[in-house]
Amino acid sequence: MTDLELRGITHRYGTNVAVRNVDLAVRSGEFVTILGTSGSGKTTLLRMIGGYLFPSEGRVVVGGRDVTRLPPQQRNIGTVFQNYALFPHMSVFDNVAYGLRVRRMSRAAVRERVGETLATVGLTGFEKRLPHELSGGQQQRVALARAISIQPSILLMDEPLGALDARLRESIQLEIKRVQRTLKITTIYVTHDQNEAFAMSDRIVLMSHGDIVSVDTPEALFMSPPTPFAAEFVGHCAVPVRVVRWNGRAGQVLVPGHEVEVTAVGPTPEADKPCYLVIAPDKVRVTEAPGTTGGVAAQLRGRVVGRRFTGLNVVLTIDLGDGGRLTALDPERRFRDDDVVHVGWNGDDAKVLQP
Ligand SMILES: Nc1ncnc2c1ncn2[C@@H]1O[C@H](COP(=O)(O)OP(=O)(O)OP(=O)(O)O)[C@@H](O)[C@H]1O
Repeated sequence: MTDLELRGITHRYGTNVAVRNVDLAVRSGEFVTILGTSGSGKTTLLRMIGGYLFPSEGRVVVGGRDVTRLPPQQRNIGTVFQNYALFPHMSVFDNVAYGLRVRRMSRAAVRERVGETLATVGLTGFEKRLPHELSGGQQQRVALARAISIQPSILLMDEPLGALDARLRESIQLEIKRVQRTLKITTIYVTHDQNEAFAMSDRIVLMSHGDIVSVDTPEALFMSPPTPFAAEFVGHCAVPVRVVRWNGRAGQVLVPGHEVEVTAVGPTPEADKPCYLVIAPDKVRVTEAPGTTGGVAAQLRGRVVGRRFTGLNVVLTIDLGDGGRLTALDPERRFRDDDVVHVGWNGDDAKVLQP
């Protein structure tokens, strides 16, 4: 069942179009993340869903009801903001009870609901504390409790973990997912962090300059990014190339600065648009000398200009000259900065994409 539908939503701040003609349907119980760089329109889109901002054009439909012109309190939507927006002078209990009291719930029912909600987020026993007596992670959980206490039909979260350190972010990501799954609550989550989006979402809406670039599962977005922008955003390399020959779904391209033609797949490129060779870092084979390893010919010469140890792996940045850069993995930790290397890949793994 569709819980939330955006139909042709546009928002302009003066002449600046922040969100352009967005269509989106979100199923009941789904966790959808709006992902994009700073200024791509994520917050503007979320605020229109919540009723904090009205669209210049288009409709917002929640559970079959047109709520486009309704204020937030009439939409049955719970929102968690980045800065938590807790009432500083109110106890944890009162913060969570606030929305219930506004809805004129009886004292006994408020007590029961606040108790249940604090138990859900693991904060039983913290009722009397003030926000400044809590850690950042605990404050975030109070904000979550406050948003879900009203049993909203949709939960909106705008970069809720932005203020937390990396380790805490990961544990609270799991916590939010657990609560969301338990309550089966339709959730729209905003982040600029691709790892966070991958870890939490059923589907990811990727935005750029007010447009939706892609709506897909995390796996599909990572495996088949639709544009060079999407590819780079999820950590692939996008090297500018010139198409030499193309036959239907595959062809030969020339990487600037290299005389060798390499094979790539993809839809037939349009003549008047630039072409990029897109490849995932784990598909790039790196060797010391030209030759063939594992059936893959290492053809292009490059230099290691960056080496990042991530704990589980080593990520290399390899300069191919003339503006071409590849990212590759070096799980055996064989290479160092400034090493001259040769790179190759399986023809099917390299795609030609256009903006
Ligand atoms: N109140 C405003 N008045 C005018 N322009 C605005 C206003 N709020 C946002 N914008 C502009 O609208 C565009 C989208 O902004 P928005 O805050 O939605 O992006 P975002 O993707 O959420 O960015 P961030 O990740 O930095 O929060 C940007 O170009 C921004 O400068």
